[in-house]
Amino acid sequence: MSAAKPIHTITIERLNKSYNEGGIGELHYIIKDVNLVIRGGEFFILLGPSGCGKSTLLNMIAGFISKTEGSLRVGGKDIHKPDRDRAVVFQQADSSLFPWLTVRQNIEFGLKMKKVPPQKRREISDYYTGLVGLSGHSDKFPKELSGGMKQRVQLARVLANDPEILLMDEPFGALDAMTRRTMQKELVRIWQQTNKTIVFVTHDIQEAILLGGRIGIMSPGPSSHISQIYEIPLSYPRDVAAAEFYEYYNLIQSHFEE
Ligand SMILES: Nc1ncnc2c1ncn2[C@@H]1O[C@H](COP(=O)(O)OP(=O)(O)OP(=O)(O)O)[C@@H](O)[C@H]1O
Repeated sequence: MSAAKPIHTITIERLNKSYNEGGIGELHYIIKDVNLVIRGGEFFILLGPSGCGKSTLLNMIAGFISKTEGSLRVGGKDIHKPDRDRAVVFQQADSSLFPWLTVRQNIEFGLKMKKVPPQKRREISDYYTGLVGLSGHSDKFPKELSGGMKQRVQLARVLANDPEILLMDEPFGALDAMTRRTMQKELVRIWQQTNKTIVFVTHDIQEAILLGGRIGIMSPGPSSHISQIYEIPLSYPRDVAAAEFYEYYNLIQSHFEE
């Protein structure tokens, strides 16, 4: 449904974010000297320990947080505010869904705002409801859904607006292990079908290797930067029990032990 859209590169050069705590004294750099190119259509993982600045970087790409120095561009255009083409999927679906609207109404919300005619809205929401595996649940309210189903609604709602880039901040972090595994598989399938660029934040090495085409490792903060990028050429769906998977796991794990 969105294959005809352009796919732009995200280019980050010498990017810094600092907070001047208390207004005096030394600047406190959260991230410093981040250089990164994320290709259009790729599944890119930002992996790093808790508190290193992954969400800060993702929110800067989203345009929610301003940069201090450096450059941050999508397809050559500077990012300085949020845009429809960069959608964010959060860990807590609850805080992003409207509880008084049904699944269908939630998914169609952005389309209604854009004044898409009702019949076209229905067509689009039916398509994405099916894509995320929620057919038959369109008339339910969020409170009638499990955590995994709510996360699927959030994903369908974001996809219905047809953004070019999906920015995902530990989207499966609050789910139980089994649901999480299912959602990881589904996300890979959806990514393969929609051709979106995905930037996915996690601190889970296994999740990173299951999903990512490339994994950017963020160094522990403060002054965090991308210390290494690993290419993961394994075909999808990936098997955590496979010897090659284990090799990548050990390689990345050892990186954190250094
Ligand atoms: N407005 C702010 N002012 C000062 N420091 C901040 C501000 N926002 C975030 N920080 C600090 O920036 C650092 C990075 O936070 P961030 O949430 O980006 O890390 P993270 O890697 O996403 O962590 P987690 O994996 O735990 O979610 C933290 O030390 C945090 O305290």
